Amino acid sequence: MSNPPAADPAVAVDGLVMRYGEKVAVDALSLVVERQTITAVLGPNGAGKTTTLETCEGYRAPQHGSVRVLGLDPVRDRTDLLPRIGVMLQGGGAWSGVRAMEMLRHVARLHANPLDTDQLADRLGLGDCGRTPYRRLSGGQQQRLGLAMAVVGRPEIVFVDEPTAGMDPQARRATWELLEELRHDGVTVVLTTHYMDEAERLADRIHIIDHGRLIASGTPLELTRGGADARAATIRLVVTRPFPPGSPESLRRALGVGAEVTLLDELSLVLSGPADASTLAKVSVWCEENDVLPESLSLGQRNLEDVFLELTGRELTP
Ligand SMILES: Nc1ncnc2c1ncn2[C@@H]1O[C@H](COP(=O)(O)OP(=O)(O)OP(=O)(O)O)[C@@H](O)[C@H]1O
Repeated sequence: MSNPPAADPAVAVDGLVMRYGEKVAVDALSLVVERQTITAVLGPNGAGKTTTLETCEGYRAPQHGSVRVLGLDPVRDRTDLLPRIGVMLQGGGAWSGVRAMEMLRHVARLHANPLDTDQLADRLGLGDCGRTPYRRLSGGQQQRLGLAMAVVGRPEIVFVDEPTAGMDPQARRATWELLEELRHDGVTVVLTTHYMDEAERLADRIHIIDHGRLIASGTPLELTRGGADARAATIRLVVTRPFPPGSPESLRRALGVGAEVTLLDELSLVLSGPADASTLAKVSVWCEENDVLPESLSLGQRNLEDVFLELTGRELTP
């Protein structure tokens, strides 16, 4: 007896190219989002995250390549797909004069089997502002209402663009908990963010994009543990006077095989590779030989910011 065919992935983007005039916003991007995961698309401002999401949501047709969501074409099969997806837009998506709870109840009525709107509003701390017109809500409240509108119809997949931008820490935590609960209930969550802590805390899988291209994919652990070297960590060196010319190269030579040195600015650099006492000792000796006075020399667990820096030579959050 043959096995049943595997279900289509939640999202399959294949060779997607999107341009605005001359500007290439998405550059031959391919990625897959497995069902019932939280998947983060991480990248700096302008990386092409929103454009990619809008294409998955059917707001834009692919100019080249293809996009499938739950096995369907988001533009051609829009009518079939719409009841099965939830979308939280960066701009909110509510009318400016409508009261918060009216808006949420209106969206709930569009769905066959919506969540309880009062419970959902309470979960997201919207209970106190239910009668407030949308335009008078704070940025964080608008975000939370947008999230409630995206999930109230019990979608199979929810796209959330920068879900916690502008939220206070308590609202951020409530949002994270709601997204984790959705995944627990079998919903696929695709979120964009440029907060690494959000991606590291929430995501089962992370796709890092830069200039419209996929530059790395993996679980948070796969990305941060540095491939095969489980000891990989990051050493930061901050100095009191600008580094002498050629410092990154000379330090790399001093440290030997496997070390990466990236100059952040004239007073700081990061090293990645084996992080142990011997490396720290070599850095100290190099400082002495090159008349460099350290202000701080620290060793920390490699995080997604370090991964991005190594891949691009730039900081994710400048
Ligand atoms: N409507 C538009 N017209 C022209 N250029 C656009 C338009 N929308 C986006 N762009 C450009 O396309 C590139 C990708 O933008 P996009 O919004 O997809 O990136 P992003 O990763 O979501 O950024 P952010 O984190 O700032 O939201 C950027 O250079 C942006 O300036």
